[in-house]
Amino acid sequence: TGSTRPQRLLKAVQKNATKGDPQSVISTIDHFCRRCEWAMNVGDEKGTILDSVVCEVSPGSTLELGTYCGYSTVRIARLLAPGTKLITLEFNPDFAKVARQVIEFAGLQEKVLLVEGPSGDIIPKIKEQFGITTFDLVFLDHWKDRYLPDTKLLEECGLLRKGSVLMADNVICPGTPDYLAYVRSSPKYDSKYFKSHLEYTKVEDGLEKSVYLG
Ligand SMILES: CNc1ncnc2c1ncn2[C@@H]1O[C@H](/C=C/CNC(=O)c2cc(-c3ccc(F)cc3)cc(O)c2O)[C@@H](O)[C@H]1O
Ligand SMILES: [Mg+2]
Repeated sequence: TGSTRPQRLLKAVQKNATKGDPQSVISTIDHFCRRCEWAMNVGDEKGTILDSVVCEVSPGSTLELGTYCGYSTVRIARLLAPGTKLITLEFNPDFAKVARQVIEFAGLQEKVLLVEGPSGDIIPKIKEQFGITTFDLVFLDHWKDRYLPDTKLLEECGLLRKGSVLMADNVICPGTPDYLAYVRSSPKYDSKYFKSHLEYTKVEDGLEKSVYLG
């Protein structure tokens, strides 16, 4: 049987990137997706916007929903201060397997806790299992129709505090209309759209930054 796209992406990293160098892993994946095979990583253009928010928030605790191949996991973790952690959730075991190797190749395994399973099951257990009180930053990049239910679940589980920042990918393409309507109309959020493009294309897309007001 042939290889999968994530496996081919991993091979490209192992062949062309420098072990322990997160930037080279990021550049290799972006090159692979531009020149060989498109893949649904946040990409370099939206990634630069994400980087600026990670640096601004400089989070003690970060949650990522939807690891996929670990591209945004590496982007975020490379900017985290020593002693801080990123918990990333992925329910596809094949994707999780590839992501673990990408994260390890980048040398960021100490900063990342990849938890395999569906967000809806894991989120309610995070406080007790991982000793987290609240998240300073959440990056949403999983199934688009799960952004809203999982955001409400994070609220209900007391995992957000005044000032927690939600960064949501793909709010235009493929689009997350119910989530967007919620964060833009709810008095509990102060929301702002960062216009950009769908990764590796000229199609419009963007990130929505929503600050939880408590
Ligand atoms: C529901 N709870 C969940 N818990 C844990 N992991 C979950 C998950 N849902 C999905 N996942 C995982 O997240 C990942 C899913 C991401 C979904 N993303 C997209 O569909 C997406 C799609 C596009 C896209 C845009 C245009 C186009 F023509 C084709 C695709 C662009 C993106 O940036 C995207 O993020 C997978 O690894 C999946 O296994
Ligand atoms: Mg995305």
